[in-house]
Amino acid sequence: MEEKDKEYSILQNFGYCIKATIQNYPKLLVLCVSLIVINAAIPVITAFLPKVVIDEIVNQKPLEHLMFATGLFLGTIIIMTSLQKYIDRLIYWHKYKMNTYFLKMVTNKSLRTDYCNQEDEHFRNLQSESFASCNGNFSYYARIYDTSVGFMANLLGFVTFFYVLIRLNIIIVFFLVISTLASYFMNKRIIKWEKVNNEEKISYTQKLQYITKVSGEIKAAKDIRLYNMIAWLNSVYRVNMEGVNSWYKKYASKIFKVSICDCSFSLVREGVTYFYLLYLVLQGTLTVADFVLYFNVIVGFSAWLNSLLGQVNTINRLNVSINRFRTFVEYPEKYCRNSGEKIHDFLKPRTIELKNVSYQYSGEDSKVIDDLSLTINPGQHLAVVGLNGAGKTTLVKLICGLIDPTEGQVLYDGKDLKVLDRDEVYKAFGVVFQQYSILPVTIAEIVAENIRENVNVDRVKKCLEQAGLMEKINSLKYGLDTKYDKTMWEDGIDLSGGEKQKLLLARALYKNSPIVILDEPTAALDPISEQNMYELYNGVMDSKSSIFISHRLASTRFCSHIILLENGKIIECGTHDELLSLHGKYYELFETQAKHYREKKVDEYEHS
Ligand SMILES: Nc1ncnc2c1ncn2[C@@H]1O[C@H](COP(=O)(O)OP(=O)(O)OP(=O)(O)O)[C@@H](O)[C@H]1O
Repeated sequence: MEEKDKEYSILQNFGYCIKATIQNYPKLLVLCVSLIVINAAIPVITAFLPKVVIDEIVNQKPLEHLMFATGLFLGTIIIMTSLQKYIDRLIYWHKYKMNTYFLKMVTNKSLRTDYCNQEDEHFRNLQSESFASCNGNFSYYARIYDTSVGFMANLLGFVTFFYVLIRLNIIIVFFLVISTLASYFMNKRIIKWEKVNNEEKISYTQKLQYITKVSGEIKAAKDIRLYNMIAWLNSVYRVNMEGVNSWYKKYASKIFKVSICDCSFSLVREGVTYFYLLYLVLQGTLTVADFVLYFNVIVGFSAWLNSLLGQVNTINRLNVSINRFRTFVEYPEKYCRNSGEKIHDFLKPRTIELKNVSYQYSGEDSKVIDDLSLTINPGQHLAVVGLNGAGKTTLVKLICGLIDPTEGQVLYDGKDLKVLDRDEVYKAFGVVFQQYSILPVTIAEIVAENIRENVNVDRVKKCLEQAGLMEKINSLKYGLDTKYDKTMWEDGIDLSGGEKQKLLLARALYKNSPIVILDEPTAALDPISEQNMYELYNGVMDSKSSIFISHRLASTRFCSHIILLENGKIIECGTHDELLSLHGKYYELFETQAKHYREKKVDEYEHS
């Protein structure tokens, strides 16, 4: 079931960020508080400076007095502004450190979460949003500090100016608040328009980004050239560029209209207050110095209020983002990790039993595995065959405990996988999947899945030998220390599909687990390598349990037991000969492949 988004309040999330900052970089918090005081103080001092100067002149104070007062004010402003810039700079890179802290949280969650979460689309969306929310100095998490500093400084400034103005006239304060609110809501219409039309902009920019990315990708380079995709890509680029341009044209026109209204509001606001202040001066109730002070305060008051309202909006948006982030990092884990029962002597093959297991992917309508029961005895070599989409890979994921059945049980020596320590269970399996990932590190590190210092070189060599890749590695200048992936390393290498499969086989052998699972291991292998693989089965793998998935039915012959899957059910099982003698589906599939070879042979013979 989809995990609902957390709904922590703004204060709770604010507390969460403060706590994380105190725990990691308390200096950042001190810097933020200092900046709040400075940011609030500078405009207040600036507003009061002209009043002091005018008062000194009007009251004909000695020149030294005037110079001292002005110097003091200006000096304070200069020191504060310099301090402001300096603290700004310090905050900039401390913020980056906090980003790294949050980024580490996201990475750790992504790496350690139960595999089933990674198959959950909601989780994956939260994951990519969370990565984005703390990546870079303009990310949501970086903006929390800027926004909080801005908000608190604005609040301080607002309260100070409010206190000054209330002594002048409450109606003027009311008028200012109303006119600023009107201006604010006018601006909010742009934000609303942007929000409503954002999907349209994103749909253009996503396509543009995709085309930019694909144009430089080595994976796509062959298809682009062989299928003459340049004209097509160009036309898609042009259409979306036109779309995004027209979007920004509409946006600019909205902004222009709102700016005109905004200016009119400002003119009215400042005009009315200006005339009111002038009236008070003419009446003799306001000195010229106070006139200047109040005028500055009135302009500043609207600016504080406007910024405050804008920051409330930003804080609301940040709160949504932090809630999404916290939903991600607090996403429930279902498997027993560290807490489950330990497996003693995990090098020993065990009995694996699937009892009435069904599996349905979340969001899908039908079961991929349907009420399936199966026992794999220690040392048994099982072959799983079936058409595309029959559920073979899903079955493997269930057996290794990467996913849990939606119904039924997977038992490991009679114990439900759910009660066992999942990380211990994983130690029992050496798996080569059809879809794999190879890290851009050295060959030795890939095989040993460990850093270079911890690699057992002799064992790596032996496994590469068994997988049939040692000759190739020996031919490389740096041998086992050759780095994989040309795109990452200038002196790195790329491997062919079959070589990659051999490398992954070597990795599975190095792990020395009691159960080896190979999903389509011969698909990219040449006939000699394929033969080598079967010999491997008769040798190294003989004492291990194994599951072998293949579409080449002849290759399953060396397995002691074969199951044929269809729509997530076992429809036939037995040895190769038993299944052939049944004259059922297996026989039909085998004959279809065998016929092709027989015809090819006759054909070749006739043409020789
Ligand atoms: N993560 C997923 N979410 C939703 N459906 C999935 C997911 N993975 C696989 N499926 C669906 O489950 C079905 C079985 O997939 P599976 O990969 O187990 O088949 P397979 O027998 O290994 O196929 P192939 O021979 O093509 O490798 C397919 O119809 C596939 O579309």
